[in-house]
Amino acid sequence: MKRPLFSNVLTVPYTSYFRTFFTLKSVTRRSDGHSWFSSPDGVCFYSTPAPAPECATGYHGISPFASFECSPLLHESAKSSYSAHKCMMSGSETAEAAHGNANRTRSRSHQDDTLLIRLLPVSARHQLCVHLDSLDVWQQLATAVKLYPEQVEQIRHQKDRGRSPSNEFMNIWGGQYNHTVQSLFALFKKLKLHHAMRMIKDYVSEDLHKYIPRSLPTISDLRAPPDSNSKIDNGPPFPSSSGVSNSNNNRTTTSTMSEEIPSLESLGNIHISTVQRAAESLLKIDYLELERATDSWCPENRLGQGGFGEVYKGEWKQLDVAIKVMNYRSPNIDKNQVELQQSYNELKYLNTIRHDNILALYGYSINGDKPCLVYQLMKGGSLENRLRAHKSQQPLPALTWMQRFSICHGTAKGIYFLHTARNTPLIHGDIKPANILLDQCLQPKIGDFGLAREGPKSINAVMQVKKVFGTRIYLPPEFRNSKQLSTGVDVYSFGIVLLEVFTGRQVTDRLPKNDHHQDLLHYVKQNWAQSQQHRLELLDKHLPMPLGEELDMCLCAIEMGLQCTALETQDRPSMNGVLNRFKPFRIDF
Ligand SMILES: Nc1ncnc2c1ncn2[C@@H]1O[C@H](COP(=O)(O)OP(=O)(O)OP(=O)(O)O)[C@@H](O)[C@H]1O
Repeated sequence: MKRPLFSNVLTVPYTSYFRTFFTLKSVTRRSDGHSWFSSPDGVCFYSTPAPAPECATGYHGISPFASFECSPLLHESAKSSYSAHKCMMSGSETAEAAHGNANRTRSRSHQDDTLLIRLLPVSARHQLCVHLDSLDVWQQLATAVKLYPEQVEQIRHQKDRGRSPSNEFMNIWGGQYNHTVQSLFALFKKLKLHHAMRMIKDYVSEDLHKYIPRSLPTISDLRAPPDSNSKIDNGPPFPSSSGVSNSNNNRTTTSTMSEEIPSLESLGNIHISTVQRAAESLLKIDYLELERATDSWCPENRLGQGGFGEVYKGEWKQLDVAIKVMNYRSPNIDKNQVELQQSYNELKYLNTIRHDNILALYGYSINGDKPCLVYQLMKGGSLENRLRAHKSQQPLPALTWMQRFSICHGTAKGIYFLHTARNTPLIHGDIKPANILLDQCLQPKIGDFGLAREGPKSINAVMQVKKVFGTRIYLPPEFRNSKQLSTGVDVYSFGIVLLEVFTGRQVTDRLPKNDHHQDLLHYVKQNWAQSQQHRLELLDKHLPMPLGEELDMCLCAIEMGLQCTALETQDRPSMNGVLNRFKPFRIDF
């Protein structure tokens, strides 16, 4: 048989290769008798003049680089599809072994091998797109198959219009070029999109299922492909879990603003490898140890329920810990993704920032039923719960004025650290009493870094973001309405916390029209402006009226609350300003 004309040619048994993996799409016979054809997957094959492909049983040259009979797109996608295929075949399965499997595979799932992407059931395609969109990997997909720039633009345009970029990618790659679900599967494998592989596994040959990793995705599974040097898009964080679900939150007024879930790789201007490094330096804990620590997740050890999972207390290595169990296997894909993204944010930031007033993250576990994050146990619960504890069925004494001041002071120090510790300020984005946790000595620690993100380069600068995130009632107007992000967002939220803590009232946005009495900000402003007597009226009635220096301290806290919640960002103090104002007061309890 005449050998192919190209040096870079792989030869495999024609029958095994095609029957197992591909159905021929087109054949182009050249005048010299050589044939070129491509699989629907875009792999280009080269055939010598005889025998004809239809009846060939011998060896044929297969050249992923033999492209000039195909469009450049097909050529390029051929390269990636071919290398993905080669990668699948490597090691465990040679071409000859594949040959042995050919008939079995063909008879069992021939249908699966050839299903075109455009024929995927609507619901499966929809779910897949939701998943891929949440990862924001359309550019990686487009790059991997080398779409034309105008096609990339077309996808971007659809995205800008609020449409699914992944769907548009599939319209182009799957629609115009007739690619199969199997080639999509190979593409996902190449990009290490293992969950996406799982989502379409029912539409590819069972023999390919072995390429899906059995375990839950690991940190490295979710990272960008090694050859990707794409910088992370500086998109917004995803919505606060507290806004997605308030299952254990007795506040009826909390709501979050968000428009869509951004990319796994878009949580701040940090390359995904940074996240991976953060996770790698963190302790990886065996799931069985956590099971033991919590008496097999005994209900008595359950501390509460957050938006994306339950929190248990446990004793692990003689250490009191709180374990957040992620509902990774929830059928809701969106929620899974948000949850994973939140975990990554926590890994990324909590693992790199050490401060007395920032919650300590000890480690994580991903080798069990569900991913877990392991934190320092905060025996005093959240400030949110503590502020209401005197009203609960098993009441605790109300927090004293000094305790309240000390908690706010510690929280201010934590926020100040976030804003100033690194070259670029870190904005927490969800400062509220539910995210301020207290240890047994009532020392506060800021938790829930799910929405944290890097802000503008300097502490005073403002940056325009695409989407708003956080808990609406704690967000300042310039962020809510004009998407202007700055450290002033945290300052404003902290101001609301101060007002809540010292008035004992909850901020609310569910007010009857024209009823300003319950609007915390309005109520405080009005009273503050009237007289000293009205100012005293503002203080929480559950406690005896403070006297002397303690009274000054309480009034100072309310005054700072009002300054921090100034409508204009530039009128708000920095966290340093807040701390300086608090300095004269001795914390002593
Ligand atoms: N490190 C911890 N120590 C003690 N209790 C904790 C700890 N972390 C969380 N909790 C408690 O577990 C419960 C759930 O916490 P989680 O952070 O999951 O949710 P949340 O912040 O209340 O809500 P969301 O996640 O929706 O913002 C809360 O009641 C919280 O007080």
